[in-house]
Amino acid sequence: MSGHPTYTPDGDAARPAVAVLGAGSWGTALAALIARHGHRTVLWGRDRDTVAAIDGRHENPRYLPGIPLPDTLRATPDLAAALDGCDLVLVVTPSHAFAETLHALAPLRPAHAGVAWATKGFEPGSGRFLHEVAGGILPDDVPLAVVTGPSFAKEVAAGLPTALTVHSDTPAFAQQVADTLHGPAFRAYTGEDMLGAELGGAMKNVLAVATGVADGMDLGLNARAGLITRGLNEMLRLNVAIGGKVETLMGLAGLGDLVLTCTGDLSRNRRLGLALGRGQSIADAVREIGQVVESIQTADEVMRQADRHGVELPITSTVRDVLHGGITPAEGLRRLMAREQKPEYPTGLFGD
Ligand SMILES: NC(=O)C1=CN([C@@H]2O[C@H](COP(=O)(O)OP(=O)(O)OC[C@H]3O[C@@H](n4cnc5c(N)ncnc54)[C@H](OP(=O)(O)O)[C@@H]3O)[C@@H](O)[C@H]2O)C=CC1
Ligand SMILES: O=C(CO)COP(=O)(O)O
Repeated sequence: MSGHPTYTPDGDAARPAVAVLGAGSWGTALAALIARHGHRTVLWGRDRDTVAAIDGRHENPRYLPGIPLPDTLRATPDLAAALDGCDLVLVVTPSHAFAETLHALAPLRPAHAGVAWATKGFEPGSGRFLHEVAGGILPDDVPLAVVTGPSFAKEVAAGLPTALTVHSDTPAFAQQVADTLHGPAFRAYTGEDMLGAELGGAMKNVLAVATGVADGMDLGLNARAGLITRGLNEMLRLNVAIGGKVETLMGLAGLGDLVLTCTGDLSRNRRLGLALGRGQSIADAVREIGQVVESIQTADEVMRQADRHGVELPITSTVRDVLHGGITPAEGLRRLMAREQKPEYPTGLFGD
């Protein structure tokens, strides 16, 4: 990730028109935020009933029931109509649908519109970072940005104070996206480390399962704090190995989101862990949550990255094995507690 492509926003630089793709909880919350800031905002979703309810009744009854959405927010199931005349595209479909969404938007995107995403995770199967996926589908001169940080959709939709961060190789585009999100109840910071920002957003979901499992097993607050701290260390170690910046992971994209999802019961990934720790099956827990739980695929993809870079991640690999390797949470706990005793930082901050 080097060099800074120049980028000068076209269209209405003060209030760019925004197309938000993905009408789940996070896409709806971000679209509502941006519409409240006075931007022409169109939300695209594939489910006609949900889209009709957002456009007509100003509510997303499936994903954000009872939360009033701005009258000015438009919603459509027609992707071409959503993208028509937009100055900025914000993709908020889940990671398993990210490449499909990018392929669909590519021929319809107005030539000057940059593409940002608030999706967290990797491309399932390949383990590619989402900026690599986007860069492989869109022309080289399209500015790209990732929007990430501690932000539960329900709280943003309800107008509660939130801070997140926008990372891009194109600083002017990061600024444009941040300006669009920034407002009276929302602080949007900027950075230039897409690798670190995407890694943090993906890994915190896996670590939230670990703390959820511990809490579901009633292991206590000491265990929770230990897991968060050693989990942060795993994020930092892999981040250094892949070339991300330390400060990105010590900020909103890393520590901030880790604390939120490891401790907040609004987190679907934490709730999956809680259910597993209480003895529920993965299938039942996922059915009950009824929304995207990114950690299930992300755990595999983080370990793929870790293996590629020769980095040991005991907590992450234990979560992966609880989710996919057939070990029970109790076996996972025994495995972590039986690890050899050693200095906290045997080879400096990022030793394992
Ligand atoms: N919710 C949150 O608080 C936050 C979420 N995120 C991230 O945002 C991303 C989206 O999650 P979120 O909105 O919460 O998920 P939800 O479960 O709330 O909604 C998922 C949405 O994605 C849609 N969808 C699923 N597959 C496709 C597809 N192939 N093409 C188009 N749309 C599709 C669903 O449509 P349908 O209803 O038709 O199935 C639904 O509208 C995730 O990566 C998540 O990690 C990031 C920060 C906060
Ligand atoms: O990313 C999130 C908050 O920043 C949402 O977390 P969950 O996907 O675990 O609900």
